[in-house]
Amino acid sequence: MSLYNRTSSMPVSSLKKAVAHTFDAIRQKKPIIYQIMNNAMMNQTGNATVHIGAKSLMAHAVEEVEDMVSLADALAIDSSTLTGPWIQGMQLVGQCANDKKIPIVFDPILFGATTYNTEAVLQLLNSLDIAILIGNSSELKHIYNATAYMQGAESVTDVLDPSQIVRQLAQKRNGKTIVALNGQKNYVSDGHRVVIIKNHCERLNQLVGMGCVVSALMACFAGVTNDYLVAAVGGFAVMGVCAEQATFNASVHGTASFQVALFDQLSTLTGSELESLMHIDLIDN
Ligand SMILES: Nc1ncnc2c1ncn2[C@@H]1O[C@H](COP(=O)(O)OP(=O)(O)OP(=O)(O)O)[C@@H](O)[C@H]1O
Ligand SMILES: Cc1ncsc1CCO
Repeated sequence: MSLYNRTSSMPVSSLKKAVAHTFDAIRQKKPIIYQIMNNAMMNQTGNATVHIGAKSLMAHAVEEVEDMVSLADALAIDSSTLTGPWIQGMQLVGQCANDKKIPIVFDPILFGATTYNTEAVLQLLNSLDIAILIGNSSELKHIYNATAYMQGAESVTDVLDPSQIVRQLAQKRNGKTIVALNGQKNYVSDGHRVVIIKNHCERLNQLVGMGCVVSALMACFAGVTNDYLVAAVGGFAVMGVCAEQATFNASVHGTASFQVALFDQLSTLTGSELESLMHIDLIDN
């Protein structure tokens, strides 16, 4: 049985409407998003959360994560700037979230880069139900291969099609996890359907940690819907649309002012603007 409610087979226009409607619900319901983010990006992920109308909660001590997660509507965790207690806190918060049916968005940042990171991420992936797994192509390919290695299956290194990576990885998670791939185009799959989110802006590549911000945005959506495909598409769409719109801002003179304009867009975007500006394709198998 899947953890999330699958949006029944729907045309692109209905998916856009569902994303826009869910975005408006964030501003109305103000879900509480508990984030254990790397300490390079806490400020930006917390602010992005608040700008789109949700509430942000952050705490890392193993002694308090259990109390904190009880307050939350969704959880966003990632795997960079790890320490021993940090990993212990994430493991505990993840188990509590699963017990309380609070959705988890997980960004396995740097997976495959060090043995320490790889072991920590595998432990989290193997022990927790993850609603949305979001990563870049390196992270997701390494996860696919690590899972393949453990299951004695073939490697994915020669599978270059991003839509296959997200679909196959979602299938490996037995339909319990929506898999989302960051890049110039963004891909989301539930193991059957693949959604391609095409809104993007080259300047995003010059800012650190925008994937972390996208994962916080996805958690905001997951805090108000249990259709996690819609939540994952929504996070990418909000980032892509706001980045595109920020480039039209006359006060943008470089990357730093672009970031300010991007965060301004997050605070002013409406559901109807999101619906009309989002550019997505759907492959339904
Ligand atoms: N070449 C690109 N052109 C345009 N947009 C991009 C490009 N690469 C990434 N993006 C956008 O930047 C955002 C973050 O993606 P990125 O690939 O930087 O994630 P990441 O490497 O996982 O980030 P993080 O460092 O936070 O883990 C996404 O919304 C994505 O669409
Ligand atoms: C820039 C940076 N350094 C450590 S984590 C992080 C953000 C996610 O890549």
